[in-house]
Amino acid sequence: MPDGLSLPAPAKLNRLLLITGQRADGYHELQTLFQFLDHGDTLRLCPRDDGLVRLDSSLPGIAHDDNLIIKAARLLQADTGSSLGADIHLEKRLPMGGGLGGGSSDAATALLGLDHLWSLNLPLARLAALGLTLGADVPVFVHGHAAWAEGIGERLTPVALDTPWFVVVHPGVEVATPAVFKAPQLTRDTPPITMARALQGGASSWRNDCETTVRLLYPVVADVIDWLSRRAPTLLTGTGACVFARLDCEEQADALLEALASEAPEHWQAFKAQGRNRSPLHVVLERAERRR
Ligand SMILES: C[C@](O)(CO)[C@H](O)COP(=O)(O)OP(=O)(O)OC[C@H]1O[C@@H](n2ccc(N)nc2=O)[C@H](O)[C@@H]1O
Ligand SMILES: Nc1ncnc2c1ncn2[C@@H]1O[C@H](COP(=O)(O)OP(=O)(O)OP(=O)(O)O)[C@@H](O)[C@H]1O
Repeated sequence: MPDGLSLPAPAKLNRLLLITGQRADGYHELQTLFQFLDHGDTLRLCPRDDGLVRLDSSLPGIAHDDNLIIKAARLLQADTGSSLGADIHLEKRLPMGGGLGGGSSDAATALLGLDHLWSLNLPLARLAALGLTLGADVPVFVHGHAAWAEGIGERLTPVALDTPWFVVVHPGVEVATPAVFKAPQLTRDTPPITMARALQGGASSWRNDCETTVRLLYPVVADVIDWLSRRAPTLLTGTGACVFARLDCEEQADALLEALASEAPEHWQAFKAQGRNRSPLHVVLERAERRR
């Protein structure tokens, strides 16, 4: 058996999110710009030769077998017929229901990490297709490039975005993604834009179509948006609950964190991180491949 592996499961931000339609199966058609952060969860994966897959860390309200990490591992076993298993440890840093894609990122890290440890060498496109059955956000984490995404988030074109510092604030509530997408007031008819226009920046590129609905359903998220907007360009990520502010340098991010610590309500949690166009997961995995 090869040794175990510690791998990052980074957060993502939606640096733009337009809802352009709804499919017959209820899923919404989006246009979004995904970028990774150098901040996230960590998974420790140790292969087993008896086929058992076990996660020794539990998450509040999620049964062991419902954890996306376990689902990803079993999906990979079923798809490849692999008789190997794994002991998995999760260090959870990303808030659940935070719009940072933590669950999707954990699932992608499990898929890529086990593909490596079980020597399966599946193409990324295959792993992304498996991941898509677990969540709309899994494919971007599998491919590992910042991306312009269409469809339900699975049609990806790699892009290079600027990599500023961000301060991400979580208002202490969990947003239920399905509740936002089910809300009658959600607008679903934004005219699609071209990728070139999205990348040009400007007002039309600093927008999240979920914001009006999330403000109504979760007023505490609105408080965070309003507080941060007075200090820096600010946007909701995904369906929330996290909100991010864009800063020009790390010192400005530190100053904003200090202002948050002294002036903001105590239940708001904040961290700083830098944007990444290459997923930290892929950087670490490439190093592990080279050592083989
Ligand atoms: C809004 C985003 O965060 C943008 O990155 C994602 O598209 C959400 O992705 P996710 O959390 O992986 O979502 P999933 O677990 O696939 O879906 C949760 C629920 O949200 C709704 N949903 C999700 C994605 C989408 N494009 N349209 C939807 O209508 C569906 O009701 C679905 O049952
Ligand atoms: N390992 C996991 N980590 C987090 N959530 C998990 C995990 N496994 C299952 N879940 C479930 O998946 C849901 C979505 O988790 P996730 O952290 O991806 O939400 P999110 O940050 O709101 O994502 P998005 O940006 O896709 O809306 C959670 O609310 C939880 O019920």
